[in-house]
Amino acid sequence: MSVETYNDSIHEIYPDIKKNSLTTISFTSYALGAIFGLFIGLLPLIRFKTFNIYLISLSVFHFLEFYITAKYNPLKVHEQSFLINNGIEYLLAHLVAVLECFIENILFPTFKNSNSLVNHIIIFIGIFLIISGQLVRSLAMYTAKNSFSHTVKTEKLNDHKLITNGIYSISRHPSYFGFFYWAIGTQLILLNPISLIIFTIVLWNFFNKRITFEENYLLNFFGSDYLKYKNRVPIGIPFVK
Ligand SMILES: C[S@@+](CC[C@H](N)C(=O)[O-])C[C@H]1O[C@@H](n2cnc3c(N)ncnc32)[C@H](O)[C@@H]1O
Repeated sequence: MSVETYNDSIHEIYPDIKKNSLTTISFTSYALGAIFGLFIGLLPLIRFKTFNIYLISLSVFHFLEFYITAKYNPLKVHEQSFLINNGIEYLLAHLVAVLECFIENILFPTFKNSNSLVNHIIIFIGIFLIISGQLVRSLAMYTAKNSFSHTVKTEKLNDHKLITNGIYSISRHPSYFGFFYWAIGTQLILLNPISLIIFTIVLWNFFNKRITFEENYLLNFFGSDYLKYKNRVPIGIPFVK
């Protein structure tokens, strides 16, 4: 393939390629891969192993945000698709979670490291929520393809179709549903009671407002088709209608 043909085809697949900093993308991928590898490698050496699992889950989550967008929604891929710059609240929430985990490990080492059945059950539920939340979120992005965007669209694009099949026939907002339970799972495995409450309240409020905002536009874009879909399919986040 000549350089010209290659350039033409790459611009067909990724028309916004020039808007993206390939250096940022490569460094971010490298950093996520390094965190993933390092904390898997350190697993046998660290007592509070679920801290490593938490960082591994975070690196997998942010890698998949970019990868699935690049693979199945290439028109919208951007260096921000890793979703690491997800607002100051998101960074603060994870910072508070890490601090809580460290402080409680120092102040209450027996509570954090006890081999009690209760701790095992909480961690098991947490791992279940992380894996299933991640699967649901990634499946939603894969199913919606071009109709998925990390920011809520306030104007209808030509390729924006109403998605009601697959995982969207079970939950009306599967990527939010997946993220909500994934985030709760991360705090369960860290055995972080304070952050668990903060994450649940903050995320519930965030998704409650966002879904109302998003659905106003979806009703505008798709009219009665969206109304019928809304009446038929629930969301799955408690008390969000
Ligand atoms: C971050 S995505 C989240 C999609 C969806 N709320 C979910 O949780 O899977 C936001 C974009 O998806 C679009 N969207 C949401 N539900 C949709 C559907 N059922 N069909 C097509 N587009 C949808 C919205 O218009 C918005 O621009």
